Amino acid sequence: MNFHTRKWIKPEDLNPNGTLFGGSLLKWIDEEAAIYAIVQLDNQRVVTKFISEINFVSSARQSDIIELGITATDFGRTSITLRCEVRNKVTHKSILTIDKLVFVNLGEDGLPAAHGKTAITYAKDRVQD
Ligand SMILES: CC(=O)SCCNC(=O)CCNC(=O)[C@H](O)C(C)(C)COP(=O)(O)OP(=O)(O)OC[C@H]1O[C@@H](n2cnc3c(N)ncnc32)[C@H](O)[C@@H]1OP(=O)(O)O
Repeated sequence: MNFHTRKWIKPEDLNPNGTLFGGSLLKWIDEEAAIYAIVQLDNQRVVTKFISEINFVSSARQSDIIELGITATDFGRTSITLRCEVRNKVTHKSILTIDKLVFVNLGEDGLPAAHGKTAITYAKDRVQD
């Protein structure tokens, strides 16, 4: 799993108890996962279809640096299934896990469309000279 995005926890990200607000974290994850799906499916028209159980494993606090990891676990006909883990960048302590985030590839008509992808591609394979 690659941990691309790092976040520095700031006062506006906290809940009234002084720990990272779950809603802020879920917003970051949805965007990170959508970008991952867009890149893997090579299509800007993808939507979040389904998110499985969210396990808030431990809290993060102000000034912590966290990192968001996403990987593809399954390529369907029109969908892609991702797994997510968020951890503390320094200690690697797990903060959150989501086993399944399903994104659907849409055509120009806004309906599910076959994406034709079957495996993860990497930046070095995608970047053209
Ligand atoms: C990044 C964002 O924030 S996007 C904003 C939030 N998301 C949205 O607004 C999406 C709203 N939902 C929709 O528009 C519709 O549900 C659509 C277009 C995504 C899908 O419509 P559906 O009628 O469910 O399509 P369909 O039945 O053909 O399923 C499409 C794919 O999703 C999969 N799927 C459908 N329901 C589920 C589910 N509950 N769990 C997991 N996968 C599912 C199907 O298996 C299929 O995948 P496959 O082709 O790889 O086998």
